Amino acid sequence: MIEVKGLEHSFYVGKKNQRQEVPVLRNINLHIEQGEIVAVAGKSGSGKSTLLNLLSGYIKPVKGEIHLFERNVTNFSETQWAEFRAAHLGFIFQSFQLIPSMTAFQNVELPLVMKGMNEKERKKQVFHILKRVDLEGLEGHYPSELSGGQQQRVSVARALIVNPPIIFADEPTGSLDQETEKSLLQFIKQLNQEEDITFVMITHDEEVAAIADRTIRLTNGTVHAEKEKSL
Ligand SMILES: Nc1ncnc2c1ncn2[C@@H]1O[C@H](COP(=O)(O)OP(=O)(O)OP(=O)(O)O)[C@@H](O)[C@H]1O
Repeated sequence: MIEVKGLEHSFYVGKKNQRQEVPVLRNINLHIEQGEIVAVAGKSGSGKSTLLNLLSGYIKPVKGEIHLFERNVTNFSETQWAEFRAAHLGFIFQSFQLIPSMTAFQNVELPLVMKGMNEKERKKQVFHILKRVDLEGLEGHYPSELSGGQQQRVSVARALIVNPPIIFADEPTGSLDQETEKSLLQFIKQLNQEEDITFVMITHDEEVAAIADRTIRLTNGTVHAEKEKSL
């Protein structure tokens, strides 16, 4: 489902005639099966976000190939990536990234509006998914009128609304208290088991790594060890 071969990435910093190369990732090879939960760990600055940005087409690799659903997406254009992301990928971020001027309902509805779905169907699907994440009755609340955990559940609902087979999450529980984290992780595990959704999650957190099938650890720009979950 996700296949990465010989992936390399560098950033270039500094002024035009003094540009310096900052190598971030080198020789990354990964094979992630449908239905896996994979945690991506590593020190700050080890390239975790860069890897996720490469896998979702927000940046282009200097070298190597990325195949998603057996399609070579490495050289996709911006338009092809935008279509591909809308059809196949969901995102959850530590900072929720909700639109403050929109209600919970409208935030979750947005991907369906972009897909061109009619209003009646949108309404049905948004109410259904908000119920699924336990936010019934809070549809009309703005993000500022919701707790951190509720906001994160709105962002999970927004990721799920288009039924993506892959969800990329960047520190999804980073700003949640322990109890809220636990219930979000249970929900992720449940979605993974019931709907076979593949999760690739950046984390610093042992609790998150504990629900993963395996952990990929980035050290010095490469995958140092892949720790299988001990059963
Ligand atoms: N746009 C950019 N331009 C230049 N350098 C960048 C850019 N984005 C990231 N980097 C550098 O690439 C390296 C990896 O950054 P990245 O954000 O992928 O790390 P990370 O493992 O996600 O870190 P953290 O855990 O702190 O979020 C860092 O040294 C960072 O400074």
